[in-house]
Amino acid sequence: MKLLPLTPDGQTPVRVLTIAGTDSGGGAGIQADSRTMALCGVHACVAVAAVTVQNSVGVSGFHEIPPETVAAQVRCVVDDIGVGAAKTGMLASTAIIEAVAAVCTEVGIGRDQPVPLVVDPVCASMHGDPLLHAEALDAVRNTLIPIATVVTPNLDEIRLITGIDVVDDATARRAAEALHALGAQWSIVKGGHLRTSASSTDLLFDGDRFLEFSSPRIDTGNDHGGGDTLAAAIASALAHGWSVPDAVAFGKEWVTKCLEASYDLGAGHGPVSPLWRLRHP
Ligand SMILES: Nc1ncnc2c1ncn2[C@@H]1O[C@H](COP(=O)(O)OP(=O)(O)O)[C@@H](O)[C@H]1O
Ligand SMILES: Cc1ncc(COP(=O)(O)OP(=O)(O)O)c(N)n1
Repeated sequence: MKLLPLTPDGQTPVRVLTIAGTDSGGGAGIQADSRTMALCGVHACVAVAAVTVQNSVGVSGFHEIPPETVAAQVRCVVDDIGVGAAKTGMLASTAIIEAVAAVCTEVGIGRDQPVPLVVDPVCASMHGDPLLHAEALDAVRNTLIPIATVVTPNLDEIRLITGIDVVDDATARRAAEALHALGAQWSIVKGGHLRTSASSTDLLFDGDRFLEFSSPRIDTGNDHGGGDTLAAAIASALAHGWSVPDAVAFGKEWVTKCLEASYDLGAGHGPVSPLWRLRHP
């Protein structure tokens, strides 16, 4: 696969900011984002929005960071370090979503702004444990998705956000259109949870063109953090100035390699792993 260019030793690499929740089990959230970004060769800056109590079998609770502290992390990183792209993950509440949207607009992050924003509208873990208060879905629809350069929901999140049950290509296209109508510049419908074919296809839509990104379906139960890994890889490529279709093609190939390298951890779902990159020549 075509990898992102590495910055020579001693020079400052491209920076990407993740605004998300932590995962104490290290499989998803900010841990997956930072690991992905580091192995993509970019410097990860982090704004913590929530701390989850999480392992391979589920999420037993979370603690929200005050919205003004989340916004202050974003502002101080952008003011001093500067970022080429940003990504949101678990934001937990309406108040945090509103604070993040406001500070992103203030500092020039988001669609039609200098710094592109990948929005992974995290609602729940793969175990079904909530990572977003139900009342915050309106803020996801009306405040967060409208500032997305790219939005990357999984099928469960699409059902919650749009009411559309994606079961085939026609419903996937309808969902991509609905997400675009909410204000995202590009929408992705991820096919990871559509287990009806031998391939896993993600659909990308910009209001005009549908583009498909397919990979063979990897037979693994260790897919924790897959959505974060895809979105973080896309953000890393966008920070290098790649177009959205090229960044999504990169992210799709990247997450496929990470699924192939996934490993057992704990009694539940192990993580997808970017550690294959360390063995790549
Ligand atoms: N078994 C699989 N084989 C190949 N690709 C997969 C598989 N499961 C998920 N993917 C890919 O991983 C990425 C994350 O998808 P998904 O699992 O739907 O997200 P999430 O982790 O948010 O639930 C997508 O690019 C999807 O196509
Ligand atoms: C803190 C935190 N953020 C996000 C997730 C969900 O991760 P994601 O990669 O979207 O999907 P799954 O691994 O749950 O399929 C999380 N669990 N924790």
